[in-house]
Amino acid sequence: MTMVFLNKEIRDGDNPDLTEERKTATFDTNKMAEVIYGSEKLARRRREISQAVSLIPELADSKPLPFLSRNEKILESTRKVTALNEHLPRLINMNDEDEAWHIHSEVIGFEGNPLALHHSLFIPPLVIQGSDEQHEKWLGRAKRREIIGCYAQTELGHGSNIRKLETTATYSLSTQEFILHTPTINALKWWPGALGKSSNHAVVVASLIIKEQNYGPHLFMVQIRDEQSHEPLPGIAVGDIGPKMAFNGADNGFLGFNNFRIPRGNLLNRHCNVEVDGTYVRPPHDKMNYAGMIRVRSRMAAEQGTFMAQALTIAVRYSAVRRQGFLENKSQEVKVLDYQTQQHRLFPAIARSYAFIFCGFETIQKYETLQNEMNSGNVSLMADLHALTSGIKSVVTYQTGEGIEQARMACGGHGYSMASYISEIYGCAIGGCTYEGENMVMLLQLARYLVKSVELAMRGKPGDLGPMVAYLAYPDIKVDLVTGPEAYVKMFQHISKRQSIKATEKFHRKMESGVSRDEAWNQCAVELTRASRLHTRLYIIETFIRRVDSIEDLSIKMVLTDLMNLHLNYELLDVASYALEDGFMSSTQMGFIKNQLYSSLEKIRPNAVSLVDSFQFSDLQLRSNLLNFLFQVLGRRDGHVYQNLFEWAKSSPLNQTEVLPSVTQYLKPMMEKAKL
Ligand SMILES: CCCCCCCCCCCCCCCC(=O)SCCNC(=O)CCNC(=O)[C@H](O)C(C)(C)COP(=O)(O)OP(=O)(O)OC[C@H]1O[C@@H](n2cnc3c(N)ncnc32)[C@H](O)[C@@H]1OP(=O)(O)O
Ligand SMILES: Cc1cc2nc3c(=O)[nH]c(=O)nc-3n(C[C@H](O)[C@H](O)[C@H](O)COP(=O)(O)OP(=O)(O)OC[C@H]3O[C@@H](n4cnc5c(N)ncnc54)[C@H](O)[C@@H]3O)c2cc1C
Repeated sequence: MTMVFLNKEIRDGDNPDLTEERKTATFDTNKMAEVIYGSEKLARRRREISQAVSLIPELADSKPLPFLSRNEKILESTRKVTALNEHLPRLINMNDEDEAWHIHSEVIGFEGNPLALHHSLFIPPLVIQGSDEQHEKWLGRAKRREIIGCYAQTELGHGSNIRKLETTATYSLSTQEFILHTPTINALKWWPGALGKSSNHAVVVASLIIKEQNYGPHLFMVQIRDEQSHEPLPGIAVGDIGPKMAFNGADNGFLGFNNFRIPRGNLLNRHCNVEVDGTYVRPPHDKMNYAGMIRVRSRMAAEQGTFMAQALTIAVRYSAVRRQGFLENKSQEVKVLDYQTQQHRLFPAIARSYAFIFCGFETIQKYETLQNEMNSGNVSLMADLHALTSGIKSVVTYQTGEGIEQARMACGGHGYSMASYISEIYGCAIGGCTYEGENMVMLLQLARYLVKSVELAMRGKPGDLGPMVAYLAYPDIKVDLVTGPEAYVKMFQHISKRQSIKATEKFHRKMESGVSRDEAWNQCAVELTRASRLHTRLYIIETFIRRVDSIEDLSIKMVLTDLMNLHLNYELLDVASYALEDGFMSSTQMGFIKNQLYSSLEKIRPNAVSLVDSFQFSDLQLRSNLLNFLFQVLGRRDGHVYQNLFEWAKSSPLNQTEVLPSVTQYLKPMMEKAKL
């Protein structure tokens, strides 16, 4: 029997420890899901989609994924994604990217699949950078999946420094074609997802050369394989780059060109062009060709927030059923979730998951505004959003990695087993520290913006500062943290402003002492990245406060206020040394922050399970149980962990036979030999 109590679905037969948690929570998890996902409709659609998927057996994993070889993983992920495509129009709104993302994560999990990049990195640059005529030619075919594509930018020798990409696209005046060429091994494209074995088209980023002049990186539509035979076209070398830390259900690849010709019309030319006579038509912004990267980065906060949320769902549920050790009552061991250290490990990470998701929705909206403006020729918002998303991408991916690793450790030994699924989530999430711009490199991009802003403020032009950095010109007025969130924001503003100013002044001093600009920049780089992190963390805090302020439902607002207070105190404590250093924060205030933090942990404790239940990840999504087949088992909604861990172990291929060849071939002879 299922009893619904504040939408927490307390089912007969669930582990009573989890049932107890669900009963004591103070809020409705469906209402919380509406806040997390943006509306009642969006949250409900997710539940409907999860329910529909669970009823389609062919969308289930046919075997536990960790027991599969790489080839089997790719076969399985391809089977599932093609089966899913058949069902998609019935299951989701095909124009809704969030629904598509959600259903893919249900069916595919974190292992990746050969079509993942087609939708997220092949079609979007075609939309952003392609002209109407080019949309006519390729977009429909791509959307119908008549062709499969990827985004090939990074090379063996260069990823971060796009200006130095070595693949060339030389315009031939005589044939009106571009000749794509890979002049060295280093210039091989390397890493693009789905390139190795699956794609037959690629958006290739190559340096445009016209009459021996290099115009920098540009995007070209390139067919790389025959549409019938799927063999590489003559002049193309392409293959898989081998197993990776994660994403092993996908075929990241390499690609080389030997004077491979494509028509002039294959330069994606919505914003720039090469005329028949070789005249180059400039885009409205120097970095227009990088716009696609801003798009992907703008989506990363929400994505990473949900990655961390999945690991935390597993760890918090498990911590509520895992009993070990004693507190007051010596007749029953306690749930490990009752230990303050366990709470300190998990609850701040829950708060960050919420914060990243809220912040993510704001950045996605900002990107959509930018996209609309760009379509009408206005590129003035690009610099701000590039700076903002560079910082957010870096801070969020790093902290997500930290949070997932804490979730793993919080599960003790079982966290280390692939039965927890946490290692797969971790491998996928921390890829984000590298892809879409290595974190340090991106923090330094934001630092350029901060330094310029400080310089404006120093020159007495605070009016010229954008709203995101206006605080750099605010006066320093001491704050009383007891007064609430605004005081925390002011404290954080002071810290962030001071670090930006200190780093800028150091940079100026270095140059004044005769060090060149680039060298001075490098000598200040650590300080500069610190300024970027602080600025970004401040921004995330502000978005959290804005979101909580906007909530009307009182029970939801109360629990989210607890979570927000935990976040404010945890973040401020983490950076307190910056404010203690100049006496802006007193040691009494430091003690206050710590006490607030500990009391927030206590307040959140009764709601912890429901806070993670509210993300409403299905057991399938967490690879925790599926139909009658047993997969990773630690995050199960019903909390029946131990018997399923035993079933999981029994299903290991190693246990399908009692005596392994490793024993008969090597161990047995060794032992026999030792007896002689
Ligand atoms: C739930 C289960 C699902 C699981 C399922 C898994 C899901 C998870 C999928 C994974 C999928 C992975 C997909 C990865 C896909 C790739 O990784 S694709 C490759 C991405 N590559 C990168 O990001 C490369 C990073 N590098 C860069 O972006 C550029 O080289 C840099 C760092 C921005 C520097 O560029 P540059 O041309 O050298 O420019 P630079 O001289 O530094 O700056 C000049 C000016 O341009 C400005 N500028 C630079 N860039 C921009 C820009 N974009 N816009 C505006 N201005 C800009 C600068 O701010 C600067 O301005 P000023 O300060 O002068 O005013
Ligand atoms: C899972 C995954 C999927 C990917 N998918 C794609 C894809 O679909 N398409 C694609 O084109 N690419 C893809 N990539 C490649 C990815 O975008 C690049 O690896 C990334 O941009 C980093 O570049 P890099 O490898 O050249 O790192 P490097 O720049 O070589 O980084 C190495 C070290 O050097 C440091 N460093 C480099 N430059 C500077 C600097 N200026 N200042 C300070 N420090 C610096 C970095 O901080 C880092 O510590 C993918 C990568 C991964 C891991």
